[in-house]
Amino acid sequence: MATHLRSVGKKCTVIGGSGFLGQHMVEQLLEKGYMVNVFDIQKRFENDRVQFFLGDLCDKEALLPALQGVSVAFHCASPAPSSDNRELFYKVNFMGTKAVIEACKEAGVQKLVLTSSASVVFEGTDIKNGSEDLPYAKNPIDYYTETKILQEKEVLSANDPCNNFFTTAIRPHGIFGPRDPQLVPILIQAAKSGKMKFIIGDGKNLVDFTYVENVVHGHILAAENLQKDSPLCGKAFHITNDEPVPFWAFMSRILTGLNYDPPKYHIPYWLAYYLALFLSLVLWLLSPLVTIKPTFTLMRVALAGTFHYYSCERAKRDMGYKPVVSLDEAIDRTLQSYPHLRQAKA
Ligand SMILES: NC(=O)C1=CN([C@@H]2O[C@H](COP(=O)(O)OP(=O)(O)OC[C@H]3O[C@@H](n4cnc5c(N)ncnc54)[C@H](O)[C@@H]3O)[C@@H](O)[C@H]2O)C=CC1
Ligand SMILES: CC(C)CCC[C@@H](C)[C@H]1CC[C@H]2C3=C(CC[C@]12C)[C@@]1(C)CCC(=O)C[C@@H]1CC3
Repeated sequence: MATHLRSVGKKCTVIGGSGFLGQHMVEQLLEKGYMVNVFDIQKRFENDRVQFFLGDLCDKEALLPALQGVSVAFHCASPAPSSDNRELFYKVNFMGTKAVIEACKEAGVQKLVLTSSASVVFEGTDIKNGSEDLPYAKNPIDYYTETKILQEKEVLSANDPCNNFFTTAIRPHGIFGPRDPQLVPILIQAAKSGKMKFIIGDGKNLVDFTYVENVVHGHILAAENLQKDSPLCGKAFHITNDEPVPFWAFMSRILTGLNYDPPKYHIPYWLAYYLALFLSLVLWLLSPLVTIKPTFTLMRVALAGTFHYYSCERAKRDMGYKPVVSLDEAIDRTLQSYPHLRQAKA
């Protein structure tokens, strides 16, 4: 049966629905005939077909009204990785996710789909075609990753078929597309300030960048296939474009597509890593006096200088996933969506 026919009359809530991924989720869910509630601490768009609930997800009582009569909750809220605030990550990603689970159970929501991250297994060393069976990172590089691990464990272990409550986690990697506040804007900001001169490593490291519509497609398939005795229950799934690409070729394509010069000099990965480590120590020492956000964080350097691409065979097998937008098309659409970041030609 066509996906949109199966979903008619279904009501869902997108927690974090005002965010980059959340807004794309809302658009595709509406297109597929879902009734959509959004729960978020901020309202960032207007849509008459959406019911908004403003609140902090750490507050179970605030969540409950947004979950009444809902069969699926998508949890894609998180503080931005760049906020680097340990307490906030712990409070929202871990304690807040516990509140989401409790609220779902109390409101009678049957399915909870978490947006996790493939970075839960990443420790700064190469991962090639990694499967979901890789162990969680023992030494996560940053607090964001540390709390995404705690969050994913919490959601997967809450799967409880006896009480008609089913959970699953989607692990996307490097989401990009129109309205993304991170990847393209941070890259262009770095280029504008003359920081994009160097390729970290030999430039051959393959990485997954995943178009936002493919990530949404994976979430909706997960919700529709999550049911009693399905292989999705209590399990995590990589969702990628299934077209790993050299990190620096991808960055160069975005830069040149917006009329910026691509980086051309090379710096060894180990040197960039230790420079970023040294910088993070200096900034930590200075933190009581001044807050500075570095462009080259340890995590970004690790992501830029290593292989990290993942197999999405499990999602193909268990939920019939296949990317719906190719990487070429995705890059073109993304470049067209940022006219304000395009540099005028000299
Ligand atoms: N952007 C990426 O490359 C990747 C993102 N992810 C995950 O995807 C999810 C969505 O990420 P993005 O859309 O990129 O982030 P985003 O920052 O655009 O959206 C997050 C949303 O969560 C909301 N939020 C934050 N704290 C909240 C709270 N206490 N209560 C209610 N709402 C709150 C924010 O207001 C925002 O609207 C996150 O869980 C993130 O960890 C995973 C892998 C890669
Ligand atoms: C300054 C340059 C070295 C890099 C500029 C681009 C980066 C801002 C992005 C390249 C890979 C991205 C990425 C994420 C954020 C933005 C990048 C670092 C995540 C950390 C977002 C949250 C996740 O769950 C994993 C992502 C991996 C890839």
